Amino acid sequence: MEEADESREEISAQMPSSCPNRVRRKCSLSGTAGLTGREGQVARGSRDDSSPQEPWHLRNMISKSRWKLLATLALVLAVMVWYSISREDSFYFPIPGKKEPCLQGEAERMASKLFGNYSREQPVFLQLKDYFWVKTPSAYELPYGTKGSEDLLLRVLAITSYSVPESIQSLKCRRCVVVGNGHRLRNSSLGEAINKYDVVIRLNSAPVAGYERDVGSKTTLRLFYPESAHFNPKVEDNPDTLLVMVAFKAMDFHWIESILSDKKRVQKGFWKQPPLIWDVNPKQIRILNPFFMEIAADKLLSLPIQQPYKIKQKPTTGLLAITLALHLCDLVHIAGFGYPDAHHKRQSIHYYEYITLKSMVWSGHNVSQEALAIKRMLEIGAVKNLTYF
Ligand SMILES: CC(=O)N[C@H]1[C@H]([C@H](O)[C@H](O)CO)O[C@](OP(=O)(O)OC[C@H]2O[C@@H](n3ccc(N)nc3=O)[C@H](O)[C@@H]2O)(C(=O)O)C[C@@H]1O
Ligand SMILES: CO[C@@H]1[C@H](O)[C@@H](O)[C@H](O[C@H]2[C@H](O)[C@@H](NC(C)=O)[C@H](OCc3ccccc3)O[C@@H]2CO)O[C@@H]1CO
Repeated sequence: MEEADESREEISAQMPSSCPNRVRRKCSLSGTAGLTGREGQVARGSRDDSSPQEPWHLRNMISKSRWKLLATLALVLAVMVWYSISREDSFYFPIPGKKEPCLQGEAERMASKLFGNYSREQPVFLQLKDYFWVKTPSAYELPYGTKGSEDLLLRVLAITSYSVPESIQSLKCRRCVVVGNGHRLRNSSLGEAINKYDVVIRLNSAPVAGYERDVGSKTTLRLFYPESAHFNPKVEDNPDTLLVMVAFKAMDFHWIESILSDKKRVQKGFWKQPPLIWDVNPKQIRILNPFFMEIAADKLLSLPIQQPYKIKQKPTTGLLAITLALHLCDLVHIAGFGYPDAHHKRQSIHYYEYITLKSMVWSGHNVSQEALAIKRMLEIGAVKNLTYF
């Protein structure tokens, strides 16, 4: 009885003073009808905050508009999801906890659309067995072929000559993600989603330690050249990460040979000092088939293979990695690709350090041309993008 009295008293205390005593009950119910417990309390306001400055109908309106705002936000989010799924060139939401559906041979079909008539028979990595008995020697010099560097290469392949490991080979459908080094990975929270792919391809000396939330921690393959090799690979890579060397010049073979067989290091001939001591297991090392560089340059960027200029145009390591992924995988997603436009020249290009586009002036990369190539891949659905482009 006491309780009933108390609650009546509470309701009556919430009622607007404009309600005549007789109709107070009706007046109160019409205001917060259907709301119970905490909801009702929030809508009606607690006894203490029913101040004359904030009448109950005003609070009611605020509460209603809050719901309207939430509903609008939910609608906007739904439209964004629908839009990103329907447009291939926009970014793509990975569903947390769920593996991407994978269609066997899908990337291959897409690759033939992009590259036209190209050979799927090419091995991913150079191996002594393919090289020693090679019938037609390479037509091009490095980085598009091995012409003129055969002796050096054979010495390297005598030390390290391994194929795609069984753990990748045996996958029925290979879901791959190529992680570019772009700034748009910062605060992306994509780490968990990235770790879920079967094959995670990273580039150069891009760190994971300290950036796990945004870029993940799994690295299946890391593409690098001597000048971009991380000085401490054990910190950034997993024990089974494959370190895939992309050779641009004969000196690159020289460097890996001297490291792996602990010969005298040669310091000249590099545009930046590569590591002199490099703590890796030779079984982790692979040499990328220069065929992929040729395909990326010719089919994606229409670059001439022979270039008489001092600064030679070449694909970025990221574009090369996407080309490789289309060959190796069944599903290819990308993240962290895209450079700042001309209006944002001071924006950092990397997720892990502050450097700008200015640092790339001597690089021989045409980032606008590459953006068009990536857009084309997104448009035809050959790759999907986890970050925006
Ligand atoms: C000064 C310089 O030479 N910078 C080059 C650096 C540098 O040698 C290494 O980082 C050293 O560890 O390497 C490059 O590339 P970099 O190591 O910067 O980045 C790897 C790949 O990510 C993609 N990327 C990067 C930044 C960005 N804002 N958008 C992107 O799309 C690109 O596809 C890029 O290839 C390289 O190897 O291609 C290209 C850069 O030109
Ligand atoms: C995938 O390319 C790698 C990187 O992204 C490029 O930036 C880098 O470019 C260097 C270029 O290879 C060097 N050229 C030679 C012949 O070594 C160049 O060297 C200085 C230079 C400058 C102007 C004219 C001639 C030579 O330095 C570039 C970096 O600033 O190549 C990487 C692969 O090695």
